[in-house]
Amino acid sequence: MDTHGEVVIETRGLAKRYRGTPAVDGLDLRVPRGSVFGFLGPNGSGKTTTIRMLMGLITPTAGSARVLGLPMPGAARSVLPRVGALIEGPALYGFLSGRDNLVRYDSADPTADPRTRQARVGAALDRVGLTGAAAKKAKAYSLGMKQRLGLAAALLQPRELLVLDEPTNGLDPQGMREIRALVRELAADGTTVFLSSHLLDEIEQVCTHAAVMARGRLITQGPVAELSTGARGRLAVGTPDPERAAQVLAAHGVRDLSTVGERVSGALPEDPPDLAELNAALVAAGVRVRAFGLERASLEDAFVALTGEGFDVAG
Ligand SMILES: Nc1ncnc2c1ncn2[C@@H]1O[C@H](COP(=O)(O)OP(=O)(O)OP(=O)(O)O)[C@@H](O)[C@H]1O
Repeated sequence: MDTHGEVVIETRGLAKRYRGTPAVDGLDLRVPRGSVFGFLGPNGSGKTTTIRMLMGLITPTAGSARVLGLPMPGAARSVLPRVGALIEGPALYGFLSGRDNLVRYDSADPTADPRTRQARVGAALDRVGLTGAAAKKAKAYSLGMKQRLGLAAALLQPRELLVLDEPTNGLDPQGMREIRALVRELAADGTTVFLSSHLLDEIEQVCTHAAVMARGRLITQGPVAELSTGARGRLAVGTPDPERAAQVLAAHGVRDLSTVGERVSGALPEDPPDLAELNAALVAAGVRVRAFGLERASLEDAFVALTGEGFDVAG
């Protein structure tokens, strides 16, 4: 479907082993241009290792990676200036103001014209909503403000691709919302954003596409909407007669039933019964139905269906 030019990241059989133990194993990743691409996986599933290979920070044990059409790490010198990256928290000088931190970053870029530096720094601060706090020392910034300042540094130059490693990690809900809103805005401006996360709901909220990793391997990738439709939704019935309801549902092929208080839910079979008839059957059996409906399958359901494991977000 995608022609080569529309793919901004492409890996083939990409692998990294540490002392023989695979951290990333045979990864074939395709990130379409213009997507907000979520790289999802529990902690330790190989996300950071992959990002480090994509950015040319470490060499793969096997396989290859192309970023913006060019091989990495070979073409790092021409690729990296076109990519804004925020990996493992930004390196900031606490004793400098937010603005002066950006001036330092900009001065370190040999292609950046010093005459237009203040304008670039001002625009970047504005982009991330830090103009009002620009004169404050970075050490006085909240974690969310530090992340935004790191993003501003990545945005000093126009970028085709932004690579963000766990950009909301450690942030409070407000900080998370700010970063997510910023990611959406950047994407709306046409920048492809590749972001890693161990938070399923974050990927569902901000990403158009996702790849799911587990134990160093790619489980699936594609548009977020398609990934979750792969897993069937669950039927949920609210009733003061949960036992009776469970019996009727089981008799109609509903599997994996669970009852919590006055709520019975279960998975519909391959060949689902007509829902109106199922509802009527419940009522006919004397079940008082308060609520009846299908719950949309989430990416979490898809993950569980694909890996047979729960999505462990601990740690
Ligand atoms: N430099 C290293 N030396 C040895 N093992 C490593 C090294 N870097 C990563 N690993 C191992 O590789 C595996 C994948 O780690 P990686 O950091 O890529 O996962 P991750 O999905 O990014 O998780 P996290 O969100 O915790 O960083 C882990 O088992 C980790 O312990």
